[in-house]
Amino acid sequence: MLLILAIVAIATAYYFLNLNYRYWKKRGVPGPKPTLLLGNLGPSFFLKKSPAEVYEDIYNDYQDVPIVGIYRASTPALVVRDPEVIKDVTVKSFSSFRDNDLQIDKSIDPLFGRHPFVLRGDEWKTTRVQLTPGFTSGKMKWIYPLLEDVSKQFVRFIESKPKALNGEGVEVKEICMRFTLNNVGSCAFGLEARCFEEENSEFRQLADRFFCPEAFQMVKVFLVSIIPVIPKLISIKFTPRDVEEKLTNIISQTLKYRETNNVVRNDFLQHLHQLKKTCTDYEFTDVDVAAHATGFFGDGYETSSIVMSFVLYELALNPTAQSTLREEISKAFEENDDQLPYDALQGLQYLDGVVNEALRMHPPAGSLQKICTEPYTYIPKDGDVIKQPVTIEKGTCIILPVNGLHHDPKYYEDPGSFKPERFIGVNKDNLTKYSFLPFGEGPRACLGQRFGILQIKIGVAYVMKNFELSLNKKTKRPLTYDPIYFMTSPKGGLWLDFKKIV
Ligand code: HEM
Repeated sequence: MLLILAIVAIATAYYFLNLNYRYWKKRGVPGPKPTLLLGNLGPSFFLKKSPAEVYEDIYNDYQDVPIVGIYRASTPALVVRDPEVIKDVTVKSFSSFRDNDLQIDKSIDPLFGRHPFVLRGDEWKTTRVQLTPGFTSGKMKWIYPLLEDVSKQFVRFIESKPKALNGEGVEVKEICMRFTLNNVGSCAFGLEARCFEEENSEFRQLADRFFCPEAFQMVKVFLVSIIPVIPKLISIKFTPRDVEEKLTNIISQTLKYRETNNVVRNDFLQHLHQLKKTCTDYEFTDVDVAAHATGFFGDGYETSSIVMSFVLYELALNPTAQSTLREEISKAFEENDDQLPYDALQGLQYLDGVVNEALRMHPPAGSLQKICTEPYTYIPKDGDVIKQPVTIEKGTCIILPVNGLHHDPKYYEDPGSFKPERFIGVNKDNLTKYSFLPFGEGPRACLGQRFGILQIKIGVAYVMKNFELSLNKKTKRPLTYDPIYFMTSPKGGLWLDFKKIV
């Protein structure tokens, strides 16, 4: 009798656990078969692949299917493959998909909880409007000489590293991170971050505790991405308490110094300070200033150093592209008395192609997760594999499979080859819109894109002018990626050799 009861209990539990897995079938949306409890993210649960890699596999397995129904653990989510539908999600029907999936409670994490990426609804809108003037092209021109200065120091730093020049190799993400941290220190805070001079400067230590693939908070973000019910059960604190205290201290000391010494700089911190005085929407407190300055700190160095390291890696692998780029850059320096003014840098088309192509091949965010904020109905086109309208319910997670789109031969011929020409002139005009999403799209796209691109371009320009790059054998190829970190992080790093051009 007991045995029968146990069998009935197991069968009933199995039935109810599987019930949710009929969600997409009932709506006529194709998708891969889920595994009990894990859904379609089994490879991520077993740390074999990052969720972005799993979404890329699903993208590849469902050619010509515009939307694919999947499950993250037992929660339904939708992978949007068709660029036309992506346009709807990010722009045309933005009000239906206004928020990002990641949610952080401000009362638990006062700094990251105020980051525009995690803010929702009107709070997001107000903050976005407040921060946008900190990233105008006028501001970029103002900070440009600071970036030039750090780039010259970067060249001297590489020259002073014997391992870079003697064949032992250096890990480029590490040195690019020192470069971007110094830029952030200088451009946002008016401080010398001293990441070239000191092995373990304060900024460097903060970075190690903050956005680091091994850091504990990354494991939490990973768990939330594969088991979406977690935030309903426990609150997530992203910023470690010591980082929170140190950054808040740096910021308040800098502002105090500026006030006592009447220092006015046209930088991001000044913009935040001004907001504190002028904001009428709500009381813009010191915590708001610290939160957005911390946001600039984190956003400013990590993604840009990832992209810059991949740019240098691809140039090392592609000597022809490297010489074409060096020629373009050297010419610009020659025409400007051995300097590279802002307008000259902006005019470098091949450099623009190189950066975009590296962003295409190795986007730091291999997928983007949105949340449906108002019901939206997908209407199938003629000949669609989906035969009936599908209403996406409020609360459903929408996945934009950035890696899948960027590597799809339908949009990028020979996608595994590094071809900067794709992003130059008429070729660029002919690219399929909404198939290139390194910064997202629409009103919620990256706010710091201008700053990110600018610091990458000037850094790469100075490296190209001064060094020839080649791959060091310590780079493990083919590249494989850290499955836990939510950004693209190659295992073992990217190791290059530098040869000084005399
Ligand atoms: C090359 C470097 C960078 C890349 C590839 C990048 C990429 C992204 C992506 C993919 C998003 C999400 C977009 C979406 O949700 O649709 C994002 C959001 C954001 N990024 Fe960046 N980013 C970079 C540099 C920066 C920098 C330098 C800053 C600021 C200093 C910054 C600030 C932000 C902010 C504030 C958001 C949230 C925007 C919002 O939700 O309204 N990013 N970025």
